[in-house]
Amino acid sequence: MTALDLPQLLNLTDMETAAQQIMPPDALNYYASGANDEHTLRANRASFSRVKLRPRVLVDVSHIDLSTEVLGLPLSFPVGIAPCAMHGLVHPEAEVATATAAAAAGSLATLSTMSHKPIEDVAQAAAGRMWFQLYLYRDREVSRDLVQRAEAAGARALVLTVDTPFLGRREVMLRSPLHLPEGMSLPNVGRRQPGTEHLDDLNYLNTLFDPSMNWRDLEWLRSVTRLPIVLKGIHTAEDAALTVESGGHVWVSNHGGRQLDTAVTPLEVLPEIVQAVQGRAEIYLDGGITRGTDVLKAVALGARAVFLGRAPLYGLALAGEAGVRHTLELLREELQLAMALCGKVRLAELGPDLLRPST
Ligand SMILES: Cc1cc2nc3c(=O)[nH]c(=O)nc-3n(C[C@H](O)[C@H](O)[C@H](O)COP(=O)(O)O)c2cc1C
Ligand SMILES: CC(C)CC(=O)C(=O)O
Repeated sequence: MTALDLPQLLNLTDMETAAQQIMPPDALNYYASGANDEHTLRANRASFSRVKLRPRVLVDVSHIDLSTEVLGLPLSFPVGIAPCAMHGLVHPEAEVATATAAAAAGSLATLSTMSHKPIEDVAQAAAGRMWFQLYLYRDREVSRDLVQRAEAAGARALVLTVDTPFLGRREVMLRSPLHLPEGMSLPNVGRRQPGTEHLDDLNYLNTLFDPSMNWRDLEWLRSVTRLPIVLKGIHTAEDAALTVESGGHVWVSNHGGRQLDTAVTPLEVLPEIVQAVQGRAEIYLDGGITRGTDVLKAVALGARAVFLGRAPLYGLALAGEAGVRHTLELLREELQLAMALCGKVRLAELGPDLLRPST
């Protein structure tokens, strides 16, 4: 598909369907899958449609302002790109294309530790609009080096993923293991340790993560960086409170349904998390966002911004940077219209009174 064909794709589901028709089977299995029975994967999306909107009328909506800030960085609308591993499975420009698109849209790209492109190349493309996601390795020296490279390259925050002491059980991947094509190594992983040749690539990565990671490791992280720290994978008020006490920001996520199946969905726990945080930290959310109204609902419940996981990957698969741009622009247009139809002109006007919870 070329950039010229993109306007035929009217929404993120059209993009997902079109991308899935052209993606290599390995990439499709890896990107689309969730853990176990994929209940949480489906529930993430369903949680948005269960919440109904209460629009107000007779408001002058001829000018709508979608702008916001995350950790002091201005965004043209409250949507960023979540960290996803291995963009190179679907496009040779990989994370560089994604970051270029995010920067052009006035958005923000979070670079995964498991990227195909080096941190410095992506940071340059992101032009200051990049956060770096960290998987804490057993080998702290490697982690320290990654953190310091990200900081030196201009990352604006560190996103520590806290829901992955071990990879979730993605049965699609067990049936059809991922073997990265020759020459498609992950620059932040380094050379394979001897004795691990029998493991497929995901299971090998699993051996690098430190399952002993706990709240005390945040002190270590703080000692090696001056960047703000965001904890990604918070599901409860209890952990949100601990995050704030440790000086971090809160990213509500169940990893796109890829970790603990039947875990709560981000949208349903957002109110308890907002109450626990009490304005002391920023709150973000990801999981299942495909519509402008989804963004609106998350912001109305207290998220400062939301992040997209799979959707930009499908855009990338279809048309590289232009495809990711199209994903972001579709969502921006939908959000703009949804604001107008709700009688809201600024994000600050969105609040829980806009919503009617499911009965
Ligand atoms: C293919 C794929 C790779 C992912 N890789 C990472 C990763 O490297 N680090 C991380 O913290 N989260 C990772 N995630 C989780 C996303 O950051 C995000 O939480 C999730 O995809 C959001 O849900 P959505 O796909 O429904 O938007 C990955 C998700 C997918 C689909
Ligand atoms: C390589 C993996 C650890 C990346 C990930 O977080 C995922 O596949 O969900």
